[in-house]
Amino acid sequence: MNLHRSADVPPGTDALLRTLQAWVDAGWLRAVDAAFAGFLAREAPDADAALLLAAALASHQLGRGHPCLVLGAVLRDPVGTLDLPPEGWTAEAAGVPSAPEPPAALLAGLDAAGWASRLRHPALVGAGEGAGPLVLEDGRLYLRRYWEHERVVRAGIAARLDDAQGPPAAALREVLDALFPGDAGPEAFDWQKAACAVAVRRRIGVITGGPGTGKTTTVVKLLAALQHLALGGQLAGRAAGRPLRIRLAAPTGKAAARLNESIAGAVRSLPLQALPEGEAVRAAIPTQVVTLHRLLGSLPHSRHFRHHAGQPLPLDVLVLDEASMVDLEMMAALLQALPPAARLILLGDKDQLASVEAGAVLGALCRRADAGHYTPATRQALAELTGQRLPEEFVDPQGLAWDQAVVKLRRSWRFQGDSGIGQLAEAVNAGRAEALPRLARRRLPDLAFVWLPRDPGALRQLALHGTAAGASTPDLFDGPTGPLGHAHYLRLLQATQPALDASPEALDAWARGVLAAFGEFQLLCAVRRGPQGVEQLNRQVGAWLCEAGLLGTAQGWSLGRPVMVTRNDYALGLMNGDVGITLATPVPDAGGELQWKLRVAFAGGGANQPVRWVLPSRLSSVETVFAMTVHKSQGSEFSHAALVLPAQDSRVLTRELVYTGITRARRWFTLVSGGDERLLAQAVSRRLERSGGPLA
Ligand SMILES: Nc1ncnc2c1ncn2[C@@H]1O[C@H](COP(=O)(O)OP(=O)(O)OP(=O)(O)O)[C@@H](O)[C@H]1O
Repeated sequence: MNLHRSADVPPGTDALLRTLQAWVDAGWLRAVDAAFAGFLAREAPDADAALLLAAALASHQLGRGHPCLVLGAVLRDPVGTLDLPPEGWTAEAAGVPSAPEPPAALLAGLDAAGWASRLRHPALVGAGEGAGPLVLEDGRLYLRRYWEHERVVRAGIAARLDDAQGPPAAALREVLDALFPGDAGPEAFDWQKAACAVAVRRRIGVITGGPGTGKTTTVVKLLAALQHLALGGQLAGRAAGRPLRIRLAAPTGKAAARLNESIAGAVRSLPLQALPEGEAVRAAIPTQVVTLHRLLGSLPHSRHFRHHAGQPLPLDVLVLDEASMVDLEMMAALLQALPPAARLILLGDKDQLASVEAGAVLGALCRRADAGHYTPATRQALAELTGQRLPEEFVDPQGLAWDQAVVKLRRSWRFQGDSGIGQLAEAVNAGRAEALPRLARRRLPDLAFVWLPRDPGALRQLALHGTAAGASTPDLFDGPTGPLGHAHYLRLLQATQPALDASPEALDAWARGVLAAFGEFQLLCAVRRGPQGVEQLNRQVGAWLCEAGLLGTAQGWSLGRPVMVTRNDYALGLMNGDVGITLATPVPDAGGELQWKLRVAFAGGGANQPVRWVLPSRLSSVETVFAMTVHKSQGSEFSHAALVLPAQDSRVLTRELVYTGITRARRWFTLVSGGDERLLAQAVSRRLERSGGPLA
């Protein structure tokens, strides 16, 4: 079947629906994608087959994290844009006799204008506001809901960009000088101070930066500046003495817990001596971080939240950390629930992988952040407010309104110049593939490389003990406290198990210790399937730990099995991505004798929250997590992270993926490659493509 036809030939709707079903049978499309096209065909029997195909493909793209179908991109490169046939697909593995006719064959001969003209249908496709299930705008086909989300996000951001209501310049200058007492020198430009100035003046501010660039430190100073101005009556429309209601949120429980840890320290060390009511300011900065779902008030079995435009959030300032993980739908829900006068501060690393769900909002906002694009007016304002001269290369008279609200922090305070992790992350992020073999050869103390074809035994050693003795770099890590592997938390589990009559507090302390030890090390996988995929690696590591006598069984529940929740469970209060460890608690048997019974321990939300103990049988959606995908690791950090790349190159191996994997490591990073140096170079050269986006 080919959809290219002269305008008077009737469209082959039935044939198309049969083809879509064949794609579903082959595992190319989700059943929902084909069902959507089928539904439209029933609703509008006169719909063109080219429309039904576009609808199914728009739904398919949504499933892959793209909020719309870009017609031109699909026609230019159907296989790459749609991943159809999926990379590595074989009829044999899919259990079908042969490959169905691919989208490329159906689309041959169509051009974007011709396709767009065949998408016109009064009941099904609108050009903007309306009721049809699809929207076509600038050659992009959206499912209406996602078009709405983009509109809400775009409008919500635009409404907050205005800086006319900013606080008086003199008051702002004074507080910024107090919060940034060090004189960086006439040549140096302190981006942290600039970020505070930029974000105080508007109701939206975006602070992006790599690991350890001071996002938390900066946002705490920003909050201090805001509270100081609020208490002093310097914020428009607010009486003096009334502190702002500030809330802190993150997209996942893991990310919230991490910010919880770092924010308290940053608040404690705020330099407030120079402010007359410094301690009142400190006391008015919260340190409790909640998940975005909890903040918005998720309603069980519903996409809706307790807070929305009609029931806005009771707050004046919201800080959202790890904003790169927030998808379009969630960002739209948040912007709708935010009172118009409230400020939104987004923190995140724009270079990380975006949310797997559709729509990378932070990435879109920060697309131009590397080069700044600040207007001369912004430069002037920065000079007045911070006493610093913005270097010429960041000035652009054509800068867009939202460029002015974004600041990229450029200096890592965690990784000093000689840090291997810092250098590797920077080289990968800049796409400097040629620098990687040099870094591998330099034997930096925090970096190790394992090439599996040369050293197949190294993975076992690494997974268990954290080092890969016998690998191409024999003396992998120096220092008395080297990187750990999974054997560490299992030994600690055994060594610190309390007595049968232990108190609940002692059991909680045991669980906290084991959970913390587990967080010392994580294997990260780029792919799910294949010998270096997360599924196989989990089985393999389980088997190795059994052999080593550290785990009872490699399959099913046993003491020490780490699991990750894969679906939100509101009844249990567990969220997708939460990690627990199978431990045991004493339970009386029929005769009243205490016996150990397996329970999975999950860290309670905050530092002092009690551990949650859950019966394994109540956990319906969990998977073993000796290894996790890089996607799932976002928002988490580990003392030692080991990224395992497969033997074969694939489209999913991108610069963003490798960078995200590296930046999960705090102290040690090991790169394990099933292939050779070339594979790594290819991955680093490949960029992640996202279509559409709220600011496209
Ligand atoms: N201007 C600075 N001068 C000195 N040290 C700093 C400065 N900014 C940040 N730091 C230190 O660098 C470390 C990392 O800072 P911070 O936690 O704020 O970074 P981050 O970007 O939030 O990190 P993460 O990647 O964990 O999100 C902290 O120990 C902090 O005290």
